Amino acid sequence: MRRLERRLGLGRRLVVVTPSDRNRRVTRRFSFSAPSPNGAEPEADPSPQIAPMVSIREAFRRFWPYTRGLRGLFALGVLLAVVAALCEIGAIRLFGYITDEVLAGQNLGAFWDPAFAWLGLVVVAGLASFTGAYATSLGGERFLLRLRDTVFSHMQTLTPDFFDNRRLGDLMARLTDDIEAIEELVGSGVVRLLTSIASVVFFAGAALYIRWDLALVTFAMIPAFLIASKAFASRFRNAAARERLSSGSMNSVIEEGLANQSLVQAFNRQEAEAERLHAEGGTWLRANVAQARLSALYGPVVQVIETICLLVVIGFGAWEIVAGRLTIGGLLAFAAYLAYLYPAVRDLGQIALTVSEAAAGSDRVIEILRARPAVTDRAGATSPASPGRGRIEFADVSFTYPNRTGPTLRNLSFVAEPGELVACVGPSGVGKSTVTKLLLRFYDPTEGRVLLDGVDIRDLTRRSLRETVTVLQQESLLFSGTVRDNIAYGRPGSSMDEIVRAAVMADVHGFIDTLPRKYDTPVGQRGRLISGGQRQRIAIARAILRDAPVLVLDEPMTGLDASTARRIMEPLRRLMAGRTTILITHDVRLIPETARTIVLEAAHGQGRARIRLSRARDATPRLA
Ligand SMILES: Nc1ncnc2c1ncn2[C@@H]1O[C@H](COP(=O)(O)OP(=O)(O)OP(=O)(O)O)[C@@H](O)[C@H]1O
Repeated sequence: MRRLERRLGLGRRLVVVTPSDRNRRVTRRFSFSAPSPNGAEPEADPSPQIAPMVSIREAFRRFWPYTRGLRGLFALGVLLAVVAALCEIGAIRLFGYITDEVLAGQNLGAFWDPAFAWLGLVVVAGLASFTGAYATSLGGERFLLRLRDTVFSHMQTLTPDFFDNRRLGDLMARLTDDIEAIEELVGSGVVRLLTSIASVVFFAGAALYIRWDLALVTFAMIPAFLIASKAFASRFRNAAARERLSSGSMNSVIEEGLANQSLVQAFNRQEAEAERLHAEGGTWLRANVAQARLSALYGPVVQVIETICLLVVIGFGAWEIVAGRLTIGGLLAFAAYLAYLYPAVRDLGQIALTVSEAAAGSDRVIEILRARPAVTDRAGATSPASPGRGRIEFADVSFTYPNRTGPTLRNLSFVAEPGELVACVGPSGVGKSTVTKLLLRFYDPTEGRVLLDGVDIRDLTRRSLRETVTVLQQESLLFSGTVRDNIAYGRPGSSMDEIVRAAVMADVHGFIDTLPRKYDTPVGQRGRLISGGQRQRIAIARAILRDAPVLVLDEPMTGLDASTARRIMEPLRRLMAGRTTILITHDVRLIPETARTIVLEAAHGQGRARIRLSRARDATPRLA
């Protein structure tokens, strides 16, 4: 809304510069999602919905505790804003004095003292204003940092189903713009509210002091401001909620389009992507224009009320001057107080609109904070002191995804003994990767149990469970740091020797040696600056360094040509040695002879996508 205010010239006269005056910063990060081939919304994407509304009081109660430790800064902001307002009052008083005594009285000798005093007051007001704005900004920024950290940390605890059902761009909008909007509610918003109230009280008091009867006439108009802002506030909240939603959708399209540029260009979908953005941009435009219309209307309505007040004051004041009951200096000083009083009153009304916008943002952040992970640690869940031997057992496991009607896995039973290699094969979509998700406890089985070293994994903490299992995914995911950072991700705090040893075992050290900055060479976003095979070998080095007793290889050769795949086999064998390994693949040629194979079968019986899983059975081992 500030953006709109600036565009529409609806400036406000606050003594304190709030952090909301800065440009909103939106961080764009990479995506793991791909645009749908037909340019429409990807099928898996749920249609975005406006977050459930919470009352402003509840939003405030929820976020106010985050200001702990920062309230001193906000209080200082208010205090100094009040000091600045008092200096303004003193300066206006001196202005009235100079008008009557120096200008009307034609007495130059009376000029210097009030002139220096005026200058002094302006300097003090400037210092107070600067320090107050700085304190408020500092408090606001720290609040933002704290809240963003909290929301992001909470998101890290949520299970993949939360992210599967949301769009990355929208989540990023919540972590950036929406959190800033909340800051305007409980941080700088409170400072602004208190400052405006103090300004109203002081300037109204000063006006009363000069002419109480004239002041009362002007105060009679104040409720008109408040009624106008109340009438606008609820409409503004709805418009703001729509704007937040469409801003999230637009972010998603930009983020997906840019993150998948090579796919977009390879499929000649540039125009389709541009149209998709245009369509989302159009929705955003309409939501923004609705907000702008309300803001634009609010300005003139308030202007009319203000003008009526001023005309009443000038008319009444002129009459009083003619009658000799008021001096020109007195009238000018009175009008000057009004020039400060009305913007402060207007600002109180404007705060109602800002709060409405902030409330729309807080709805969306509260929705995230209320989300609970699909699986949590049981009370009394244990963390074994040392990693076990890695015996995995699926005991009569059935599983249905929360948003699906039919089961994906049915009565799956198999055992992987410590150090054993078990290959899990089956057609696409049969549920092979789902086995991994259950093993990592991203989901709990609908029926049956998954056991690690004889213990139901629900009795282990998720942290200890996941420390026991390393997953090497279809597409090796790297972060945008250096080669060293990406390998050390497997075990933070590893020494350089350990990193190099892992790289040697993963057969990637030779390649790293050819890089311009060796282990300190950046790999680019998602490792795009290096090849698929190199990425995969770095991921293997990462897994070697992690040294967990259980290893899951989920289609480790996908997307690699035959020679690259062959090159990876040896490091993979080294990685698998001595670890319980579940090798998920649909390519039976990759399965080593020593492996025991379980075959997942899909049965398309009655109904759509009814998948039946056969009991694990040994299949003929094939050569790698
Ligand atoms: N998060 C999810 N929510 C709902 N259904 C899902 C989810 N993830 C996977 N599925 C469905 O569960 C089924 C099994 O998926 P899974 O990814 O385990 O198959 P897969 O055998 O590994 O397939 P592929 O070999 O193609 O990778 C599929 O029908 C898939 O559409």
